[in-house]
Amino acid sequence: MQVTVRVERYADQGRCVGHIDGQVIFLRFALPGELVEAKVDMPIRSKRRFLTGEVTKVLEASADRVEPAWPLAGPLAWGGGLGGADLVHVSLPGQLKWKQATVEEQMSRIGHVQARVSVQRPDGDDELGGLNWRTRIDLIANEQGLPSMRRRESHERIPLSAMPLATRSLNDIAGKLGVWKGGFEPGSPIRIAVPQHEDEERGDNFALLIGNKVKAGRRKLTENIRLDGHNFVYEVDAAGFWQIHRSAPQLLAAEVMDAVQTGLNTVQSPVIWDLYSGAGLFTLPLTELAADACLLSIEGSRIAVAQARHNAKCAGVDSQVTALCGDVSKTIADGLTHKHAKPDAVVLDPPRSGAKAAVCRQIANSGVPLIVYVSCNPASLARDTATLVEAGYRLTHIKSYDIYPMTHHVETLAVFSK
Ligand SMILES: C[S@@+](CC[C@H](N)C(=O)[O-])C[C@H]1O[C@@H](n2cnc3c(N)ncnc32)[C@H](O)[C@@H]1O
Repeated sequence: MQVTVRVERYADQGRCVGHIDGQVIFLRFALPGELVEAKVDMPIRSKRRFLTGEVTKVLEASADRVEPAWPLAGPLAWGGGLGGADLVHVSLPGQLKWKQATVEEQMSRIGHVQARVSVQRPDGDDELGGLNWRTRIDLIANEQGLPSMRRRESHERIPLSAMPLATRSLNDIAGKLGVWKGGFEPGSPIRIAVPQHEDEERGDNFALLIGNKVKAGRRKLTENIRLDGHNFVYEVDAAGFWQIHRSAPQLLAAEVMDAVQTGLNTVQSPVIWDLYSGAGLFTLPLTELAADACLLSIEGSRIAVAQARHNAKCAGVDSQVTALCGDVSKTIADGLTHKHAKPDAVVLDPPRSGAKAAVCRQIANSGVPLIVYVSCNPASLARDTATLVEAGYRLTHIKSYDIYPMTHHVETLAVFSK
């Protein structure tokens, strides 16, 4: 069904909202204020309270609308339909506006806090037009064995000859390895991971994984960040978690350090929890806060914890770090040693689902005066904010980072104190 809609405002998941005949419709590839024609999706359930659909024609365009820089990721009606860039129709300033509005709205509606949120874009992204930022990509081999992405609402897998969101180094390496020429087993998952290295010989510091097997490069990758003239080096599993944007590890680590340093002020011998700590991105720099700073990290992935321990040892700070492997809530509930039980600061960087009420209450019950929450999902951050505020904390600082350009995703750092 084809409809004409006046678009009203930003909604979630990269969509905007409008009404047809009094019924709500969530639209992909729309912008507030526009008049658009849209194709309504076939309802999956007959009694849905709302409709969804996708723009097919723009009758009155927003000033924030641009031609998609990656047409394959644009609307289906214009030959697009690939995922991964649902804001490809929005100008770069318009993307910042979108993200600011959605973070502020979620914090107000779900978190019950009114906050003005600025969104920072990493250096270089404006010049690159919001492309070339991913250091990791995941594709799938199509029927012809070519690296591809699935087209929305179909089983069609569209072959790629480059990945516009991936860094130039990643695209170069993929080209040199002949990835775009294919030859893969149909249906195989293809992951390419290429650490951001500006001034070093790369050698084999990259990975091409087919399924879970290394086809080229190596499984243990070396990542590094520089903070205040100090170089922090990390061994990271090619299939494991690492911040995807080429600048995100350094940017987020610097912001976390700044927030903890400012919040701790003159605390001597600080005890710090780093929850959902991965391979120790924040753990290593946090040890620099004081020669006797005591770090407790908790992470669920066994491989990431082994790497966090290895990374702490190579940095010569293993005596300051206790890296526990396990579910955060269960590990805290099982009891912590006396020296870790009363933290001066808690840093947490949970997955998209957030920390949830139980973990927020465990953090609050520790009596910690300072919480630095890094989140990739404003909705779960807002929900956890409500729990922390109920437990007596105040939101003292919030800032977002556009480390997922061309998508509705946004990273946010929120500081709470009591
Ligand atoms: C967003 S990542 C952050 C990792 C790290 N802070 C970084 O920036 O590299 C979230 C991490 O939480 C871990 N994780 C997810 N659920 C968990 C849980 N319930 N308990 C412990 N760790 C968990 C994941 O394995 C992942 O490494």
